[in-house]
Amino acid sequence: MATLSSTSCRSYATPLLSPSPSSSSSSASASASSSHAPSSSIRGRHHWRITLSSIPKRYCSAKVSSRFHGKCFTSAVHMQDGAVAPAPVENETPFEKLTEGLLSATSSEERKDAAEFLNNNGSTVSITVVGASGDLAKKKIFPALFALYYEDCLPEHFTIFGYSRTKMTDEELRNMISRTLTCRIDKRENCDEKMDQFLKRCFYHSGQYDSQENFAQLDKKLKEHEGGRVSNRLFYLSIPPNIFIEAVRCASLSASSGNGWTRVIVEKPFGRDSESSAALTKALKQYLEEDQIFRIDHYLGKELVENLSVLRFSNLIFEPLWSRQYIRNVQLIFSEDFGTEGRGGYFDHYGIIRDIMQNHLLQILALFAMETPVSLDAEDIRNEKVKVLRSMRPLSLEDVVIGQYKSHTKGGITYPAYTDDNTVPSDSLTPTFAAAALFIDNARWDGVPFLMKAGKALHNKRAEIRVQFRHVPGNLYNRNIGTDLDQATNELVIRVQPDEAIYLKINNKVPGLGMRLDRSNLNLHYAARYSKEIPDAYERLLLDAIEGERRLFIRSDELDAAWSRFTPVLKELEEKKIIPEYYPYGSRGPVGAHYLAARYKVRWGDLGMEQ
Ligand SMILES: NC(=O)C1=CN([C@@H]2O[C@H](COP(=O)(O)OP(=O)(O)OC[C@H]3O[C@@H](n4cnc5c(N)ncnc54)[C@H](OP(=O)(O)O)[C@@H]3O)[C@@H](O)[C@H]2O)C=CC1
Ligand SMILES: O=C1O[C@H](COP(=O)(O)O)[C@@H](O)[C@H](O)[C@H]1O
Repeated sequence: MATLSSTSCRSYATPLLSPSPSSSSSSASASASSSHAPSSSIRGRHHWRITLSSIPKRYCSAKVSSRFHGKCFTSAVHMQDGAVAPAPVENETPFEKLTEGLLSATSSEERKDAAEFLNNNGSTVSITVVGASGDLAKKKIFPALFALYYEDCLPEHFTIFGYSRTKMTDEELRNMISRTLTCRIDKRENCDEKMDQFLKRCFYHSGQYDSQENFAQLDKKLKEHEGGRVSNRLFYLSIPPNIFIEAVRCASLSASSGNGWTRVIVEKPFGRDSESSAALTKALKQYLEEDQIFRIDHYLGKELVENLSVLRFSNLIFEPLWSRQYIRNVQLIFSEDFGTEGRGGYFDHYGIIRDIMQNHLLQILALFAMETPVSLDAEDIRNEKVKVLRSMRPLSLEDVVIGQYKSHTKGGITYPAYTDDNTVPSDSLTPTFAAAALFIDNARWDGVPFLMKAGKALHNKRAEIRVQFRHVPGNLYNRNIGTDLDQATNELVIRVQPDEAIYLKINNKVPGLGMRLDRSNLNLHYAARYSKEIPDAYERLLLDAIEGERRLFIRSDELDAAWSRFTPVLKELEEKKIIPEYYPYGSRGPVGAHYLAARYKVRWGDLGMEQ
C-alpha cells in the first residue's frame, strides 16, 4: 500500500496537511511563481513551474507540462509528508484537481488514501549510477541511496541501475555494493531486512559510455521496471570527466524519459579553468537544459554548511556583526591527514587549488558572505552567491602560497612523498597544499581578508570556518589581557568536520576574589546535543536531485564566476613553473602560509594554543 513515505525523512516546522483554513482546497489557489509562460522546452515539451500561493514552495511544488496524450500532466510534486507521485489531471484546472484531495484531507486516513491515489496513478524514479564499478559509486553513492531508502526517503516506486563497462551480473553488483552499506548507528532495527529489500531494487547493465546502442538497451530495461508508470530518470555521472559529454550524449539521446523528467548529476571537476569549464557547459547544453543539470559540490550537502545560513539569518545576534565593521578576517580551512593515495593520476592534472579551493571552499565563502537572499528558493540563493563571487578580486600570485608533501619517517614508519606515487611524474610541481588571501570588493567586506588553506598529508583531518572578530575598542580589561590582543579576540568556529560543532570563544572572569580573565567556548557540540547520526552529504544532495531542489547545486553562471577568480593565477603558477614549498608528510604545512597570513595581520586560528 502506498504510504506517505517521506514522513520520517524530512521534517519541516509547518505541517503541510494541517487542517488549517489556509490548507482548504478553496483557499489554496494555484499560482505560477515565475509565470504561466513556458520557462523551458525540453525535447519539444513545455514546462511550467506552479506553486501554491498559500503553502511555502518548499513543501509543495509542481512542474506541469502542457500536453501529454491530450492531458495536462504534472511531472513532479514534492510534499513534506510524502514523495507524492504525479497524476494525469483535467486540462483546465491541473493543480487544484491534483491537490484537491490532499489539501482537503484532514485525517491521516484520508491523507493516506489521497497519497495512495496519487502514487498508484503516478510515477517512478529510476536512478542510474553511471560508473557504478568505481570508487565514488561504491564509497558514497550506493551507501547514500541505501541510507535514503532506510529512512523512507525514496519514492514508493523506484529502481536503481548500475551502469559501467565492467561485466557484472545483477547479483555481482549487489554483492559489490552490499559491502559498503551500513545502517544508522542510532537506528539498527531491521537492518539486514532493509538491506535485502534495497538490494532487490538494484540492477546492473554493462555498457560503453559512448554507445547509444548500449544506453538504448538500458532504456529498455528501465522501461520494464517502470511498468508503464510515468518515468522520471536520474543519471549520476560518476565517471572521469573526459567521458562526461559522450555519456550525456548517449544517455540523453537513448535513455531520456519520454514522459517525465530527466536529470543528470555531474561530478566535479567541471573543467580545469574558465575555458574548459565553459566548453563543458556548452557541450552539456547540447543535450540538456540548464535545469536538468545538477552540478554537485558535496560540501554544500554537509550539515554544518547547510547550517551556516540558519545560524546567520535566524539569529538576531550574528547578522549585525556580519561585516567589515566587526569581522577582522575569515578563515576557511581544509586539511587531510593522508595523501593522494590511489588518486594521484587524477590529482596531478588538477592540484589542490582546483580540487578543494575553487569549489568546496569558495562555495562556503560565497554562502558565508552573500547578502540576505529574497527567499530560500534556489534561484534567490544562487543569485546572491553569484553576486559575491563577481565582487571578488581575482586572486593574485602574491596572495598565494603553494606546497607539496615530501617523504617523512616517524615512529619507524616512512610516509611517501607525493611524487612517490607511480601515477605522478617524478618532477611534478602540482601543489598538494595551498594558502590564499581573497578579497570581496563590496561595501560589506571591503578590506576583510578571507584566508583559505587546503592541504593533503597534513597532521590532521579537518574542515572549518573561523571568523575572527575585531579587538574590543578601549577594552577596560586590556590590563588583564596583556599586550597580545589577538589572544582575547572573539572567534566563531564552525567545525564542518569531524566532530561537528559551532563554538564561540569569549572572555570571562575566573571565579574567585581576584580579577583574572580566562578564554572559554560557548559550544554547540553536535554529538552532545543530538543523538541522531548526521546524514552524509551525498544523501541530502541525492534527495534534493530527486525532488528537483537545486539550491545546493551549482548554476552555470556561478561556475563561470568561480573559475574567473582562479583561472589567471592557476595559469600564472603553471606558466612560471612556480616551485612549491616542500613540507613533510604529516606536518602542519609550509611556513609560507604563516607569512601570507602575517602580511594581513592574521594568525591562523587552527594553530593556536587552544583551538
Ligand atoms: N572518488 C572520490 O572520492 C571522488 C570522486 N569525484 C569525482 O567523481 C567521479 C568518479 O570518481 P571515481 O569513482 O573516483 O572514478 P573512477 O576512476 O573509480 O572511475 C569510475 C568508473 O569509470 C570507469 N572508468 C575509469 N577510467 C576510465 C576511462 N579512462 N575511460 C572510460 N571509463 C573509465 C571505470 O568503470 P568501468 O571500467 O567499469 O567502465 C570506473 O570504475 C570523477 O569525476 C571524480 O572526479 C569527486 C569527488 C570525490
Ligand atoms: O572533492 C574532494 O573531496 C574529498 C574530501 O571530501 P570529504 O567529504 O571527505 O572531506 C577529497 O579527499 C578529494 O581530494 C576531493 O576531490
